[in-house]
Amino acid sequence: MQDLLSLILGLCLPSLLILFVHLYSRSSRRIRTPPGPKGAFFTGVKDQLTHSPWKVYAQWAEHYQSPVISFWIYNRRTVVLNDHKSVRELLDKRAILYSDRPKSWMYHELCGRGDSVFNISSLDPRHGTYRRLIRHGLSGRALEEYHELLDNEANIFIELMTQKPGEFQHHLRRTIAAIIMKIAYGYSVTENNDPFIEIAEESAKISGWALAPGRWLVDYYPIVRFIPSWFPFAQFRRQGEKWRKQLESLSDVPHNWVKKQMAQSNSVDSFTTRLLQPNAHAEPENIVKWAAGGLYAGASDTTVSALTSFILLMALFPDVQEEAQHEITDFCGSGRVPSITDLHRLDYLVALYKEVLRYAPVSNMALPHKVVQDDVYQSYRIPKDSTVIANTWAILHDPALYPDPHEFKPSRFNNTPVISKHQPQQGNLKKSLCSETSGYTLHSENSDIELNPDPRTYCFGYGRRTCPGMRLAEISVLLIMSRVLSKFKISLPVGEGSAPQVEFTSGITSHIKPFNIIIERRQ
Ligand code: HEM
Repeated sequence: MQDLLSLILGLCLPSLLILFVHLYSRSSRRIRTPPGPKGAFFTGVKDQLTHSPWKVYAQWAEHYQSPVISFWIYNRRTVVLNDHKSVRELLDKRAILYSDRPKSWMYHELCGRGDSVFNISSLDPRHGTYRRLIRHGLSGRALEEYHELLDNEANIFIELMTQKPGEFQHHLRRTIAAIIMKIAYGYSVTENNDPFIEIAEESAKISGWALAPGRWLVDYYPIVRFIPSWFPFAQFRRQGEKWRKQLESLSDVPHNWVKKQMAQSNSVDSFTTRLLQPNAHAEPENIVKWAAGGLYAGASDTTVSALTSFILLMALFPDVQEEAQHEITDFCGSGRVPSITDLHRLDYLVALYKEVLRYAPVSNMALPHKVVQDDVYQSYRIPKDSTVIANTWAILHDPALYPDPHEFKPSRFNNTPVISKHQPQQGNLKKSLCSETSGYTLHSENSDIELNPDPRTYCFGYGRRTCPGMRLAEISVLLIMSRVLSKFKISLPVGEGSAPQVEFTSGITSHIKPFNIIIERRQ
C-alpha cells in the first residue's frame, strides 16, 4: 500500500509542480503593463510625439492617473517614468536591470556606432571599462591639473564677449570645445573655423539625423536591414553606409593626430596620451579612441545649452542677476574675479546653477534606457527589452517637489532641505495638468517628500548611465557664470514691449530658443 502511495506521489508531484509553475507564470503574465494610449495599428503613438514629448508624457500620466505609463512606438514597448519615486526605484536602485540602451539599428549597426560610450550595451564589459577610464580621467584630482586651462579659456571667452557680445553662443561653443579638445587630445583650438571642431560638429550633426526617433523603419523592424542596398526602397541602407564611412573617418582624425604627435615626441599630456603610453596600464587602442570620442560628444552641446540658458535667463530676471553680482563683489572685493577654488563658496551662485539646470533642463528625458529582464513595479509588469524613459522635465517641474515650478527662483536652493507630508487629492491630479502656470503633480500614495531636492541628482541621468562628466560640467559652467556676472550686465532691449516667452527646442539636448538681449561691459 505504502509502495503504491509513493508511486502515485512520485508520478503526480512533478506534474503538479509543472502545472503550478505554468499557472504561476500565466498569472504573472496577466499582471498588467502600465496604462497608456493605444495609438495607431502600425505606428503606435509615434505621430502624437511631434514636439516636447516630455509634456505629452506628463499629460498622459495625469490622464491615466499613473506616474508610470506605457505605449507602443511601432513595435517597441516604451515605458515612461514620470515621477521621482519610480525613477529612483527602477533606474537607480535596480540599475543592474535598467542601464542597457535600446538598439538603434540605423545608428548602432548601419552607421557602426554601437560601440560608442553612449550606445554600448551595459552588459558588455567594455561599458564598465569606458566609464572607469572617463571617471578616472575626470576625477577631482585629475581636474585640478586642468584649472589653469579652464582659467585661460574663461579669460579668452570674456575677451571675445567684450569684442562681439552679440555672438555669445558662438563664443560659448568655441570655449567648451577648446576645453574638451585639450583635455581629450592635448589639442589647442585655433580662434575661428578650427578644423577639429568642424569635424566634431559634422559628426554630431550626422549622429542627430541617424538617431532621429521614429525616422528609420529599420530601428523598429530590423528585418528590413537585409534588403540589399541596390534595392529601390533601400535608400536607408545607402545612407547608412555613407554615414558609416564619414563617421569612421571623422572619429579617426583627432586620434590619429595624437598618435602622430606622440611618434614625433611632440604630444601634450592628455586623456588619450596617458592611456596610450606603452606601460602596464595601457588600454587597447580602440577602447581609448571610443572613450576620448565620448568626451567631446558628451561635453559640447550639453554644457553650451546650460550656459546659453543662464545668459538668456539673466536678461529675463535682473533681480537674480544683481543678487549674484552682489555676492561676488562682497566675496572678492572690487576688481578681482572668483577663482576656481572660490566657486563652491559662493552659495547663491551654486543655487543659481541648480535653478538653471532645473528650470531649463539640458536633457529633458536623459537618454533612453532598456530593461534587460521582465520586472514588476508596484502592480505593473515591465516587460523585458522595453525602452525605459525618465521624464526628467516632469520631475523637475513637479509642484510637490518644487513649489511654483514655473518660477525661476534660485533662492529655493539656499535653504536646508524641507520635508513635507505630501497628500495628493484626486481632484488635484486633473487640475494640475501640466500647463505652464499650474505645474504637474502625480504621486500614487502619501509620502514624505524632500522639498527642492538637488536637481543635479536628476539632470545628469540615472543608474549605471549617470553622466561621468558631471564634475567637469559643473566647474566649467560655474566658472563661466561667475566671470560673466563679474564683467557684464545682461538685459532685454528697451521698448520691445512684453518680455519674450521662454521656448525650448525639442531634441536629445534641449536649448532655450534665442531672443534679443543686450550684453554690456560693467564698469
Ligand atoms: C551641463 C552639462 C551636462 C549635462 C546636463 C549632461 C547630462 C547627461 C545625461 C542626462 C546623460 C545620459 C544619462 C542617462 O542615460 O541616464 C549623459 C551621459 C553622458 N555624458 Fe553628460 N552631461 C553634461 C556634460 C558632460 C560632460 C562635460 C562630459 C564629458 C566630458 C559628459 C559625458 C557624458 C558621457 C560619456 C555620457 C554617456 C554615459 C553612458 O552612456 O554610460 N557629459 N550626460
